[in-house]
Amino acid sequence: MSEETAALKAVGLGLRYRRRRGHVLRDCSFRLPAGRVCALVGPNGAGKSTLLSLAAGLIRPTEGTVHVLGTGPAEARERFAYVAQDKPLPPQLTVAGTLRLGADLNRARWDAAAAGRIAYAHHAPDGDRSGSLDPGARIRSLSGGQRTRVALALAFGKRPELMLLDEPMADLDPLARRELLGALMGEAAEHGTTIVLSSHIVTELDGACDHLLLMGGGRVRLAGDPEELVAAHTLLTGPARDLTGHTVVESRGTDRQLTALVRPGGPPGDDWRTAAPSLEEVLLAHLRNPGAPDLVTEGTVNP
Ligand SMILES: Nc1ncnc2c1ncn2[C@@H]1O[C@H](COP(=O)(O)OP(=O)(O)OP(=O)(O)O)[C@@H](O)[C@H]1O
Repeated sequence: MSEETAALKAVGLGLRYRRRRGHVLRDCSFRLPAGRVCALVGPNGAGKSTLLSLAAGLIRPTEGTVHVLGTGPAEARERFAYVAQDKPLPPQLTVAGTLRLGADLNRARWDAAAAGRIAYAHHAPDGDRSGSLDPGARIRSLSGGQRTRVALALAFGKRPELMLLDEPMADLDPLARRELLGALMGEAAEHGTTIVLSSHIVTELDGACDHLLLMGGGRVRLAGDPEELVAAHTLLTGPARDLTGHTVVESRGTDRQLTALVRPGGPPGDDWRTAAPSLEEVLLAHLRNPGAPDLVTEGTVNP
């Protein structure tokens, strides 16, 4: 698949559950180019898991479409791996047995070495083997983090073109999180795998991801390259109150002093001190201000 092809594309994607008032997702349009590591962030209930379930073909949209690797989720099934938040695994199988099952189900493309690296290579401090996986251990006896490791090993072993990972880091310790991020980035760089991972730990993703989707209230609020998204914003501080001409994401202050995060519509003028915001500042300002205009880059809905 060429770099230009979208690994994941949504056009006017919407979902509402029959017994629920209002949309869980509405009018989501974005395009994720192949080979990117994409952080899917947003507050609880924003719609991150729903978006990943739609992409994995577990639920069908009520409006719009989602394209996976240039086709529908069902047609692309063999080519992507999806790791759900609750990581369902057969409780009675051993770790080694689970990986054997993964190999049997994916004979054509199973990468035992990649699966083994994720499952068994744990770089804990000397002498501490508590996070290491015993190949003979039953799944039901594993801790949450160890289970995550097995689920991710299955995903890596499948050697997919696209990985959809729903909060893969939530129950991993900080060392294991760092290891996983390293492995994901290595995977993307070496094999051109596209990775979408949802997470609440925004600061840890900064630098690890080259694409970002911020969801809020069932909408895609920000989408694109994180550096470009940050560069589109400026922090203004000054006594002036007139922000005409700028797209204001957030403004706070007193009668005398105002601080605003804006998308500048031109040079800010001498009254303002300007500063570059951090990625976290941009994300938090959008989350605090649901009415702020969305910004979606990367050729929104083109193939
Ligand atoms: N089966 C369902 N029936 C009705 N509503 C649902 C169902 N599944 C999810 N929702 C609702 O959809 C909204 C989005 O949920 P979703 O799990 O996608 O959010 P999320 O961003 O992944 O949240 P979190 O960060 O807490 O995991 C929530 O308001 C949730 O209550």
